[in-house]
Formats: sequence, structure tokens, C-alpha cells
Amino acid sequence: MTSAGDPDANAGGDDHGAAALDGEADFADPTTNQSFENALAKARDRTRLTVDDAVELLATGTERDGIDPARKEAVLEAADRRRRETVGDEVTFVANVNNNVTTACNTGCLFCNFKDSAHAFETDSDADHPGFTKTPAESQAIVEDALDMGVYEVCSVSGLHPALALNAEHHEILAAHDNPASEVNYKPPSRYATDPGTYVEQIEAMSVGGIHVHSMTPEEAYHARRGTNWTYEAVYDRLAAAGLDSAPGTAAEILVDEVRDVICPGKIGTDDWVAAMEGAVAAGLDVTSTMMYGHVETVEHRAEHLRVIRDLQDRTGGITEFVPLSFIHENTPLYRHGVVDGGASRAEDELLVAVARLFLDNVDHVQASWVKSGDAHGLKLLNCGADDFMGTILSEEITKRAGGEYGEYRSFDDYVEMITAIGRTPVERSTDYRTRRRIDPEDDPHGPELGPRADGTPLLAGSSTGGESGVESAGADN
Ligand SMILES: C[S@@+](CC[C@H](N)C(=O)[O-])C[C@H]1O[C@@H](n2cnc3c(N)ncnc32)[C@H](O)[C@@H]1O
Ligand SMILES: Nc1c(NC[C@H](O)[C@H](O)[C@H](O)CO)[nH]c(=O)[nH]c1=O
Ligand SMILES: N[C@@H](Cc1ccc(O)cc1)C(=O)O
Ligand code: SF4
Repeated sequence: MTSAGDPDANAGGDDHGAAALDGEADFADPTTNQSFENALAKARDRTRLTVDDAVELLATGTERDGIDPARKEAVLEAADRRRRETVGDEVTFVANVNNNVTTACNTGCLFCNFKDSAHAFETDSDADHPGFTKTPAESQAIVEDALDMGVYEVCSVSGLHPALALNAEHHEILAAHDNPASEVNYKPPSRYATDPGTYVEQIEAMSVGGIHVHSMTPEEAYHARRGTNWTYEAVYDRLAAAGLDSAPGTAAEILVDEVRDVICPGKIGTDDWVAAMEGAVAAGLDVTSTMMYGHVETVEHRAEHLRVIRDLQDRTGGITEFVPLSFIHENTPLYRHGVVDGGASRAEDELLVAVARLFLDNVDHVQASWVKSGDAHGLKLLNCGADDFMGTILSEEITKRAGGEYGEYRSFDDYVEMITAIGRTPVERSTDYRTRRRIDPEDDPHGPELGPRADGTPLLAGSSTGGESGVESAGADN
């Protein structure tokens, strides 16, 4: 991968690479030494699955093309049963707020339309951009508002702004390079219209009032140590001291380098991603794990990705949940350049959740995402092996900019109505799932009670799907 040695390989950002992509994503059809029937029998017996088993289940058999509906139902049923035996009938969700600090990023991932080229943020640039950078004070104000609403967690993932450094010492190291922009993807904050502060300052600003700070993906941790020989553990130690509580395992995409070379050549490689996650756990943090699928990869890549996560969990035990992120294609370079003609089908989404539940026998929680799938299909995924329905999030930028259409937040009333409609028990959780509160559906209206300032007052009024109501002020970007 390129980012370690050549951080500016994609400088200027978005999609110039895509034109060169045609044909590069042509991976061979998967084959295995396993049969679908044997793989299914192993899954039903709780025998640990191999990568070949997972491939057979994800493909509903590799001996023929397309998904077989009857075989798919058998896989979903096995996964739903496994979910019930492992975690029961509760469906959890967290009262959280998203706070993306900046959209400025030069990494150039071809599946991403969240980022804006960082040069457009420079003081002397007259380029227009739809994005934002927040100061630490602005991040803090968003967290304070959310705390008042009863929120438990702030989830903060951001672009890799060239002026972001871990702390003052990191700024000095980066600035000392002869050509910091091309050698270490660094420009001083004075070059930009808005200074995002340092990573430590942002985390300190967000870590107020007892909120749980969920932030610093492996890619962001790489950015917070670029140009130094600091270990990931040392970087996460410093961030934990600033108030970081857990780290999101995004930037995983597909953890197979031949896929990363196509969709995110500027990102860290699989080994670095794993090293970052291990560093976070060594620093005492919980982590989540994700897979962004439904673009150029094959089912073999999906299965191999699950193996990387399961091995990581065998070694660390630090992963609280697995979050499947179905690729939203509409506004992305991959789609606009014709490299892909859409995302995953609903059947593929269901099989991915199911096989994750069956393969990841050491990760308790599998998440369904209403942001990516919408409410109705999100609920269906809760009957395919998932047991968590993410969080209220209050505002959303990544999926919205990619063309997602399922809105930006959900209220507690929305959650209780949806979860009881499928006959399950709604449960408010902490980020780490260790604190849980079963919600009595009869006792409405419903609001958060686990947040440091929560008193059961409804988070937001009314239905949330259309993005109406006063939520804009809660997630305000500048
Ligand atoms: C936008 S990045 C922000 C954090 C940081 N820049 C990073 O890459 O880790 C967070 C994650 O959003 C997900 N994402 C980005 N674009 C997406 C899309 N079009 N569809 C689904 N997920 C997407 C990817 O998994 C990515 O790692
Ligand atoms: N699935 C998505 C999530 N999931 C993360 C959760 O909201 C929460 O932060 C995590 O479970 C830790 O408690 N977040 C998004 O912004 N978008 C998603 O699609
Ligand atoms: N914010 C990410 C998703 C995410 C964040 C944190 C997690 O722990 C998991 C997933 C997205 O919208 O794609
Ligand atoms: S996924 Fe993250 S690193 Fe990649 S372009 Fe988007 S914001 Fe930047």
C-alpha cells in the first residue's frame, strides 16, 4: 500500500485514479474444496467455520451462479437461531451523536464521497467545497447539546486533514521535513481558513460531562503518527489520556490488499489496520469492527476479511461488535467511472449478516444499519443474525453524501416501535454493551436514561426519516 512511504500519492483527492481502473477489478470467480451442504451442517453444529465454508454459505454454493433462495433461507435460519442462542431476543441500540470534525482529506478512496480535496480549505483557495472543518470549541458545543438531550456516546470519524497532528510535538516533527506536503501529507494550520486543532485537543474538547468518546479509526491513528516511529499503542495511549474511550474499526473496507489496491490505494494496508487495532486494545480501549462490501470484491474476499477479524479477536478479545457497511454507490467515483454498476443486493446483505454471525463465533454483537439499509430491511437483518440496531446518531454525513436516502437519525419512539413490531425487546445500551436497560414499550414516551445527563425525556419528537424537526442544530456543520 502507498500511504506509509508516499502519503501524497493521491494528493488532490478525489477520483483521478478511477479512469485507470477499468478492468483492474476483474477478480476470478471463487472456488472451494467444500460443498454448500457440508458448510451448512457445520454451521448448524456450531463447528468453527473455515474460509471455504464461509465462501460456500455466502454464495449459496459456488458450483452455480446466483443466489439460491431456498439455500439462502437455510443459512439465514441457522444464523437467526445462533443469534438467539448467543444473545437472546433483545435488540440493542445506543443514544449517540455523530460529530465529524472535518471533510478535508487527500487520501482519495474511490468509494468515498464524504471527503473534499484539502486544498479547497486553504485560505488562498477560491475553490468551492460543500464541506466543513470544526474547531475543538465547535465540537465541544455539539457534545454539550447532545449531553443535554440524554446522549451517551459521541462517534467521531473525519477526513485526514493535512493540518491535523497528534499534538504540538507531532506538529514540530512534521514541520521539520524539507517538503512536508509531499513527504508526510502535512501543511501547517496557518494555511487553512479553519484550524481543527490537534487530535488530542479535539478528543479533550469532546470528552466532557462523562460522555463516551468513540473515535480515531486505524486510518486516523496512522495519520496521528505519520512521519514518526511512534507505535500505535503509544498514540492510542496518548489519546486515551485525552479522554478517548473506544475506537471505531472503520477504514477496514475489505481487508485483502488486492481489493484495497483498487478501491483505496492511498489507505494503510491490511497489516497496518490490524496493527492499529491491536495498538488500541493494548492501550486499554474497546474497538468495533466493520466491513464495507458490495463493490469490486468477491465472496472470497468477504470470507477472508471475516477470518482476519476472527483471528484479531482470538488474539485480543477487544472487539465489541461487527458492523457490516453495505456500499452506497450513487455519488462515488467507483460508480461514476463505471467500475461498479451498483451496490450489494438485499439478498447479499442478508447473507453477509448471517455468515458474520456464524463465522465470528468470538464476536457477540452483529449490527444492522438503518443508515445503509433503511428501517424495513434493517429489521429484516435483525432476523438474519443481527442483534444491534446501531444508534440515534442525530446527523449523518458519510452515507448522505454517497447518495443514501434513509435519513439521519432515529428517536427512541422510532426504535421502540420498530423493535416491538418484530416481536423483540428494545434495549438501550452503553457503547461497550456492558450496561443495558430493557425498555417497557407500554411506558411511553421513550427517552434515553443511560446518558450522563439523561432523564428519560424523549430525545427528539416525531418520526425521523425525513430529516425534519430541530435536529439540524444538534449536528450542525459549519
Ligand atoms: C468516511 S471514513 C471517515 C474516517 C477516516 N477517514 C477513515 O477512512 O477511517 C469512515 C468509513 O466510512 C465508510 N464509507 C465511506 N464511504 C462509504 C460508502 N460510499 N458506502 C458505505 N460506506 C462508506 C468506509 O468504511 C470508511 O472507512
Ligand atoms: N452502522 C453505522 C454506524 N454504527 C455505529 C454506531 O452508531 C455506534 O457508534 C457503534 O455501534 C458504537 O456504539 N454509525 C454510523 O454513523 N453509520 C452506520 O451506518
Ligand atoms: N460512521 C461510519 C460507520 C461507523 C462508525 C463507527 C463504528 O463503530 C462503526 C461504523 C459510516 O457511516 O460508515
Ligand atoms: S474513506 Fe476516509 S480516508 Fe478515505 S477518502 Fe474518505 S474520508 Fe478520506
